[in-house]
Amino acid sequence: MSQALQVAVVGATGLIGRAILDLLAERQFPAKRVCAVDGTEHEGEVVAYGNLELDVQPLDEVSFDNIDLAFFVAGSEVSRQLAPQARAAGATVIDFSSAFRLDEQVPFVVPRINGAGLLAQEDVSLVSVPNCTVTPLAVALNALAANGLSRVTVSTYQSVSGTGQEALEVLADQTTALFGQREVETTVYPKRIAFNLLPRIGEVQGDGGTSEEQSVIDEVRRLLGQPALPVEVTCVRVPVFFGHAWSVNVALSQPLEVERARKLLAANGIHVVDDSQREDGYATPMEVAGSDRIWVSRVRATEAGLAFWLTADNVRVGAALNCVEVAEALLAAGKLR
Ligand SMILES: NC(=O)C1=CN([C@@H]2O[C@H](COP(=O)(O)OP(=O)(O)OC[C@H]3O[C@@H](n4cnc5c(N)ncnc54)[C@H](OP(=O)(O)O)[C@@H]3O)[C@@H](O)[C@H]2O)C=CC1
Ligand SMILES: N[C@@H](CC(=O)OP(=O)(O)O)C(=O)O
Repeated sequence: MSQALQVAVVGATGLIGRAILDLLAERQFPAKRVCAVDGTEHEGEVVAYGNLELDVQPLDEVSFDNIDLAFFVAGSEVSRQLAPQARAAGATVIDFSSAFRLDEQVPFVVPRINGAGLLAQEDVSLVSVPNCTVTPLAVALNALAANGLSRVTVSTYQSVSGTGQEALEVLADQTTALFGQREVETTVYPKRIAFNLLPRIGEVQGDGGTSEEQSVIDEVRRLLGQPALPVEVTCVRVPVFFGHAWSVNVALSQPLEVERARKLLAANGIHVVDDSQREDGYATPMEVAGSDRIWVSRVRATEAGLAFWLTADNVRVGAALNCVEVAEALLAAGKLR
């Protein structure tokens, strides 16, 4: 196993970049050097890496020549422009953006769903990971897939951290403005998010769906290897800082008892809350923020299959943890130089 790697995090001052740095330090990823890279406007800033502070290096001055592993978490424009360059310089790239998710030439990975497939691939120099709205949902669906998924119907409740750092400030500012009876500015989102719900995430497409909804459809199908799976989804932005939630209905071709479903979910590393008789017997985004688990509550039988409530920390479980788990899987298989 190669040790003491040189690692770069591109987009290091963002929410996901910071969470990746936290996880690398917490999980003692064997890095001999970690470069925090971001846009020029972040020059002079520092970011935490365990007990250390890293100076942010400007993107346009960074060479990937000595980098073994680069996490790209600065959006698809940066990934499209620089991931090929990093790869050509010899770095393995783990990309958290929409740039390569539907590219059949690029492995698209959640280790606990299709990690074995990743390790069987010859070229793992670029690995794409799913949208944070997809990973926890797909892990839960995969746990039930042996019973034949025939339709998935989902409504999402997505926290503002899914939009990035700036949206956290917008929700905080709007909330304090409302309490202070001051005028509320609407930036980042087209309507007020504080004490409101916005039933549109991403750009609207020709069929009336949004780019975020299409990502869920396309990426769930690709991860589960079911390209024709009917997936219906409505994505809603909610005034919560951290933690996404999903209301999920699955139609199954073979019946599955609730108790067995709970066991299958738990066997896939999901924390199943099983206190349906208690008034507070369910998990909420507030409780799961900061947790590295996916939480399922309210599992119940429906005419067609099952319904349940899912929630997870979008920044850690939905995004950063999956990136780091891909790196750990590559490292353990000797696929990082
Ligand atoms: N947070 C989440 O749960 C999810 C995030 N994503 C996506 O992942 C990416 C990172 O998310 P997140 O960390 O939350 O976002 P943030 O907005 O918190 O951070 C993004 C970072 O990338 C930098 N950046 C963006 N565009 C450029 C550019 N063209 N050149 C140089 N630097 C750039 C930003 O710099 P600056 O501050 O100067 O803009 C910022 O430092 C985003 O594309 C986001 O859409 C996807 C799914 C979920
Ligand atoms: N899923 C993110 C949106 C996003 O940034 O998606 P993508 O990685 O496809 O750009 C959210 O919660 O808002």
